[in-house]
Amino acid sequence: MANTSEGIVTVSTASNASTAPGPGQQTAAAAQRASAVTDTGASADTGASNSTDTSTSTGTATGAGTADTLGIADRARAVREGGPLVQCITNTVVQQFAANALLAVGAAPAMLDHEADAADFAHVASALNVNLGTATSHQLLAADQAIGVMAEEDKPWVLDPVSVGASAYRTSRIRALTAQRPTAVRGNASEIALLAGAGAGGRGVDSTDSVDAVVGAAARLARDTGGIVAVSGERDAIVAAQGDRAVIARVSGGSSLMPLVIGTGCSLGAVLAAYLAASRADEANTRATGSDAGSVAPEERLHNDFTAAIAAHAHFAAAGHRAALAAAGPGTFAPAFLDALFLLDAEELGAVRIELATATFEELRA
Ligand SMILES: Nc1ncnc2c1ncn2[C@@H]1O[C@H](COP(=O)(O)OP(=O)(O)OP(=O)(O)O)[C@@H](O)[C@H]1O
Ligand SMILES: Cc1ncsc1CCO
Repeated sequence: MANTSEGIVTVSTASNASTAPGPGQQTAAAAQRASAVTDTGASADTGASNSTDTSTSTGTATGAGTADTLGIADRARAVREGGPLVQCITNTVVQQFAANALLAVGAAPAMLDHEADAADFAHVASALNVNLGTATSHQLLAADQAIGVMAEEDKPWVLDPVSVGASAYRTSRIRALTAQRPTAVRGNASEIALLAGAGAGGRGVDSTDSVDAVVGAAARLARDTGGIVAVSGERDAIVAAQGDRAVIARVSGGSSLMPLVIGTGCSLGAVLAAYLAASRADEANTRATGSDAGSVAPEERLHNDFTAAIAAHAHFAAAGHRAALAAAGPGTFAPAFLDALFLLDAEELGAVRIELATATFEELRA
């Protein structure tokens, strides 16, 4: 695999987002939640600049990837102001933690996962998160129906391929869902590698691979699905494919306590769905107020989804860092992490280290 750390441009995520408009559905509760992302107006730091071409035809990282370009704090604020309703068909281990994580970032959870009402509810939800970690027959049917609605209504959905490879049945079901082109696939390194046909899988729900080792596999998976692929670990990788190139964002931060608390990854999938929903609301808002009333171009959509995915991962990285300062171990980390998701300010989001790079598929195979 090519060394994608070469030629990377480092940016801070700080934003001068002071008056970002909400997606037009603000409630009093949403306004209250919105106050949790305060406005520090931290300035952009373009960091270690170099000559790498970080501009892509998606517009990602144009102009050396300044914080203003990424607008991470704006996106956190948009989630709080819009309060997107996220339908989660997820495993029984993490349902409560994921619901609380959604509430902490300002979104609204609904863990409706029975085929009797999953499709009806999908019409109301802004986004869907599918995680078959402890899948029941009901969940499998519910997932098929809810995904169908998301596709019909052009709403985002996230697939978390928990422990893909652990059994033949699980693997074939997750592969079938992957073929339905999720807006984003989010998993740990072993899950993403196996799904891309490049690895043996992890140990149960845990990864045995490093993120660095699977960036090429993630890029190939992104090319296959046409969406975003996000790999979590010590330094997350968020990948999108565009023509013969992949654009790769690396997000650092978090805490080594995060993999010791079950559900940090699963709740990241739910929060990613919320960020994607807020991005779609922003697209709709822009189109409603602008002159361009047509549908969103695929390149623009990919760029928006990519940036939304970076923002969700930055939110987790900053919250993990903050929570670790207050935690004695995994037990105290879990509630501290929920508090941190809620309390983060724009300055803390701005301190998250994000690196952007592009590479050809040829380079990634080398
Ligand atoms: N060593 C680490 N240092 C910092 N952050 C980490 C580390 N390992 C994981 N994380 C963070 O923890 C979160 C979850 O990532 P992880 O790879 O553990 O997910 P996962 O295996 O799918 O989790 P789970 O199955 O428990 O839900 C991500 O935000 C990731 O950045
Ligand atoms: C521990 C566990 N077992 C099945 S799903 C799950 C949570 C994965 O995060």
